[in-house]
Amino acid sequence: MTAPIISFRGATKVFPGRRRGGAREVRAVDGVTLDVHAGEIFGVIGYSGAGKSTLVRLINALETATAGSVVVDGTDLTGLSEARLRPVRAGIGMIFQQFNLLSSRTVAGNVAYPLEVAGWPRERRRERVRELLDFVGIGDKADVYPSALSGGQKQRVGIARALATNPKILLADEATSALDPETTADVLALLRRVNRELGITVVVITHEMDVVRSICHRVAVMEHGKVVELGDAYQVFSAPRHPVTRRFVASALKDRPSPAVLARLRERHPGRIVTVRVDEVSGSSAQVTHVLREHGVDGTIVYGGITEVAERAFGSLTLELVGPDGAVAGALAGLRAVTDVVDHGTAADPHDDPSAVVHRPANDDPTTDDPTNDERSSR
Ligand SMILES: Nc1ncnc2c1ncn2[C@@H]1O[C@H](COP(=O)(O)OP(=O)(O)OP(=O)(O)O)[C@@H](O)[C@H]1O
Repeated sequence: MTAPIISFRGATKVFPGRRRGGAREVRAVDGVTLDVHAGEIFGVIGYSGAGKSTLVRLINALETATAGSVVVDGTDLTGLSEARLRPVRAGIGMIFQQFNLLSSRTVAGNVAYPLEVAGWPRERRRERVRELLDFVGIGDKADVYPSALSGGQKQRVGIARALATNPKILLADEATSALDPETTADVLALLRRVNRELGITVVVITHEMDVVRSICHRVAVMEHGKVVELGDAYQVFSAPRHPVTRRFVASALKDRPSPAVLARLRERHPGRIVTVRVDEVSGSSAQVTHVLREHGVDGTIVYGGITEVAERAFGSLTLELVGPDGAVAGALAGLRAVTDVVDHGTAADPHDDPSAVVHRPANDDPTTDDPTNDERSSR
């Protein structure tokens, strides 16, 4: 991986209490040390109030650290004057949940705004705006006012405006949180193009693990101002360590049957029910099929979900295994040799599923589980 373009070292932001002589100070960011590498899409995830926005606002010096340091593209922001911060900010674009467009300007006028501020001559501005609108896919909307645009189109304008002055870094603060799932997917695909085709480092703040799943290379999980987990997105999904991370992962991967779903599966499927992990390294569905065939066991998929994490296959399949006892035991051993297996037993001899407890969000009531979730009655 390349050199860091953003480095936090013990970065801390303490806000004084809001009420005079009253409320206690808030440690919004508390001793964060991490690097964002040039050219990556880096996710910052956490629940409301975890400190994500403040951390990201330290990058473009909308906030200044009260302790520790923040270095952006080789410049230590600590103690810099407004005049010295200006060129650093110019190298950073930002997009927002509520788009923050100027309603009195057309789409082209919004995108041209940072170019006017930066003193670009009219002809070059016009050319650049056209190029940007084409890049984000709304070349035909140049003369339209923001009020006539859909949410997805508004965010495209936001992205075009943020890219206008060729920043090296794009900060996306909950950029898809106000959008429906389909539009979210389109905007995320555009952010991926921004990263790949323009080589821009993207820092994405989100409270949705699905956003991390679909575009982030690495992710930091925040709680109470601290980074509680940090790593490669794929690794974090496949082996989450911190309870907060586990809750986020469970919210994005609904691939394992909950106890309530399992009880219903057992009513319909008397055979041995097992959940096998499927990923790129272990337990591809071809491997699973091969093991079952080798042992003369029938395997019917009764539940599951395989999705992509950081563009790599990941998930699990729950199968009903049917065959003579010895053959099923052999198949189970064969599956264990190639991947992680949870043996749920049979309807007559059910086993507890420890992973169902581990992966379940703490406040999720198993009795309210949605039975339609990807559940397949395949018989
Ligand atoms: N200007 C401020 N003055 C005082 N406290 C603040 C200020 N900005 C943020 N905070 C507090 O700092 C903490 C972290 O806020 P921050 O907005 O960074 O969290 P977040 O993870 O981005 O949450 P959200 O998703 O709700 O924006 C919160 O307790 C918040 O109330």
